Amino acid sequence: MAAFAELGLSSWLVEQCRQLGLKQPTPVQLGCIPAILEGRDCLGCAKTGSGKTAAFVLPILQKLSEDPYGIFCLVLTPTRELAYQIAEQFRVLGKPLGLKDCIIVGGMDMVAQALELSRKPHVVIATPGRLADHLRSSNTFHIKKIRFLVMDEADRLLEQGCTDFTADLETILAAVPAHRQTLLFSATLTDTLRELQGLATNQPFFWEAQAPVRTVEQLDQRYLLVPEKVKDAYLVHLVQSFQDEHEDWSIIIFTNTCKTCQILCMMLRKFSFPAVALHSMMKQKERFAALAKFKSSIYRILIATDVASRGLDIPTVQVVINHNTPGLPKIYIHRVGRTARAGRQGQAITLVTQYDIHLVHTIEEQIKKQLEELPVEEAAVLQILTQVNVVRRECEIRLEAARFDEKKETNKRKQLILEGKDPDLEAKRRAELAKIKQRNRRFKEKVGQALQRRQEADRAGRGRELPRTPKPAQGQA
Ligand SMILES: Nc1ncnc2c1ncn2[C@@H]1O[C@H](COP(=O)(O)OP(=O)(O)OP(=O)(O)O)[C@@H](O)[C@H]1O
Repeated sequence: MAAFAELGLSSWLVEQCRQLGLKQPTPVQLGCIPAILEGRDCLGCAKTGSGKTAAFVLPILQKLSEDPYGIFCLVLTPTRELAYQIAEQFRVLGKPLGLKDCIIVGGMDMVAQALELSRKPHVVIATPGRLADHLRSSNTFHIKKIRFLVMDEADRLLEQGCTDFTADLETILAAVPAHRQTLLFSATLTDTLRELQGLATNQPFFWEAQAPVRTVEQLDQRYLLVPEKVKDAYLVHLVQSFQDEHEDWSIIIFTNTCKTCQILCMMLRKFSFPAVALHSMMKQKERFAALAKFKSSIYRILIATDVASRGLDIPTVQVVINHNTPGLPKIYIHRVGRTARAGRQGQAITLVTQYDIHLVHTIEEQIKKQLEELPVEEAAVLQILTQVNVVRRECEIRLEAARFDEKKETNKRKQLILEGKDPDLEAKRRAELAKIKQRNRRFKEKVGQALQRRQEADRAGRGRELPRTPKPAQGQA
């Protein structure tokens, strides 16, 4: 396989790679670096943990070293934690250049950020919301001369999920020059390819990893069929077993809401597990502190919402547990991609209730691999069942007393006012929308179930199948 030097990178960058322990380029680096150095736009789609960050950082640093000025490059990313991680890669690889970077994310002091921006850093790494705020409110800096626009996790930036970046991206795209190089990367780029192609029009080079399966080979993917009511007992049992069997371990548990995330964290701590939470209801400083303590193994368990599902690179993570089955295959792909990175082994365990079986089938179809059932000692789960349920209820009561829901509501209202919207009108609109969504969901579920029944009939006799109804734990009604 080719070495970094053969990709057209200068010797000082090759030396930086060597010092970092990057001996040979990964396939996505091999594919994209020469095209970026040639001046082409690039769309890079490769599996999680395959080195996409260095695939854009290295050629940008090379170009920067040839013509250094600020602001040379703008990197957009969907989460604040990811912005810091990308900045670190720029800093480490760009050390000999005396690189000046600047991180512009929400939840941090805006005045200090404005000052940093006015000092013309070479590279700005930003989340779209906060950068757009600066562009709207400040005339002390501009991005109209940037050479590179990078969108990491580009499909997430463009999709209209629970955080919709559309308006902020419009502001940003109106402020960058038409003549620039645009680099778009993600492990699930193909889902929004058409929208992305509109952004990268300068002889775009599309690189996609060719592989029969969309998840990493070294990842052992399991599911555990559990009745909803006993899910937490299974979770505690899984964590306990892992702790008993390993000396050096760390686990990420993904949940679907901030509240569940907080409750599970409190509950696991009650059982004396070294757990810490990460979700968007936490203050930014608490978020950074939680992640730092998890990275340095002070805490072994990170319980997180999808704010941590994309991009985070924590090599020590051996297991990812999905406390809820992700509703979309791409969320599954990114979540489980927090382990088994850069050639390491890892395991992903998805807790599946009777209501989620169709979701697992959709995930399996998309990733082109069947999950295997994880054998569990059910008697051991039964032994802790009552205790876990009591502790969980205690945690729920404590959280209610801390007025968690109210705080969430207040935060939402503040955000809407900042966006110039009327919170009451928005609430009405959202309630209407929720009703429509619920109707649609029910309809989709029915169709999904009908499809599932047909597929099961088709597949009959073709190997293992997820049972249609869960095995109830012994002694459960
Ligand atoms: N050429 C290389 N050789 C060995 N390790 C590498 C190489 N390039 C990058 N890495 C390491 O691989 C890990 C994963 O890289 P990175 O975070 O860029 O993955 P990614 O493809 O962006 O993943 P995700 O899709 O989850 O964001 C990092 O720890 C990085 O240092």
